[in-house]
Amino acid sequence: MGSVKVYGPVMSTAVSRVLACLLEKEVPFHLVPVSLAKAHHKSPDFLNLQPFGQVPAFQDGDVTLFESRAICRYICDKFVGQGNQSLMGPEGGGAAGRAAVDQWVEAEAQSFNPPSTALVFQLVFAPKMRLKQDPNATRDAEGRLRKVLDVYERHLGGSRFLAGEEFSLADLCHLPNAHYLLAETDRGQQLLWSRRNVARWWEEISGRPSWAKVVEMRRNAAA
Ligand SMILES: N[C@@H](CCC(=O)N[C@@H](CS)C(=O)NCC(=O)O)C(=O)O
Repeated sequence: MGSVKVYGPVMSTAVSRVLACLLEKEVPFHLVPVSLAKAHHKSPDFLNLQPFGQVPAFQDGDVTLFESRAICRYICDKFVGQGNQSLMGPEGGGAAGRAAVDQWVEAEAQSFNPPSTALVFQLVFAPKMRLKQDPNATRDAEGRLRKVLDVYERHLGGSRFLAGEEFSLADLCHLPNAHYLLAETDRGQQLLWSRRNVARWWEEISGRPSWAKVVEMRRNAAA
């Protein structure tokens, strides 16, 4: 059986979410380069894999998938017996354990991701792409993210991780955007470090070897 394939650049937040999950699950993978600069993600061949023309796309034998969080859930289900076995909830946690993880994966996708993506775009990618930054969009995204992080701060005051006492897919899904905010922006640092419980949570989840490996892959790709 060949290793699974992930299509897209490691610098993409959605691609690195999938890579972190594969590393947690100890699933060997092959990263297939897709140049966004050359619009390879809009080519007919790529659209057969990802009909919206975005990265990542994913293949495991006959199975082709898109949407990073759905891909992560598939990886957890397919490779259930290996690597980290509590990504989809603690052992014996049943439907409630899985729902707690799903609830915070959804919170990431619906509440954390939109403002943090907008902020990362304005503060990190716009300057790299020599695009004009939009102060109104930055202010709006920051305001929305602040409100979301206030909810996280309260929740994490009574819970080690988002879905309970174990690191799960819910925490993992936050790593890519939070990493960009912290590693590359002063504003992101202020937003995260000023909240004691969020800061404690971030220190713990970003220290995982799986994420360190993704960061190393990004460094090598940028070199
Ligand atoms: N919801 C999608 C989002 C994918 C996405 O936004 N990918 C970005 C890179 S992080 C992309 O392909 N951007 C190029 C484009 O939209 O043309 C997922 O999680 O997989």
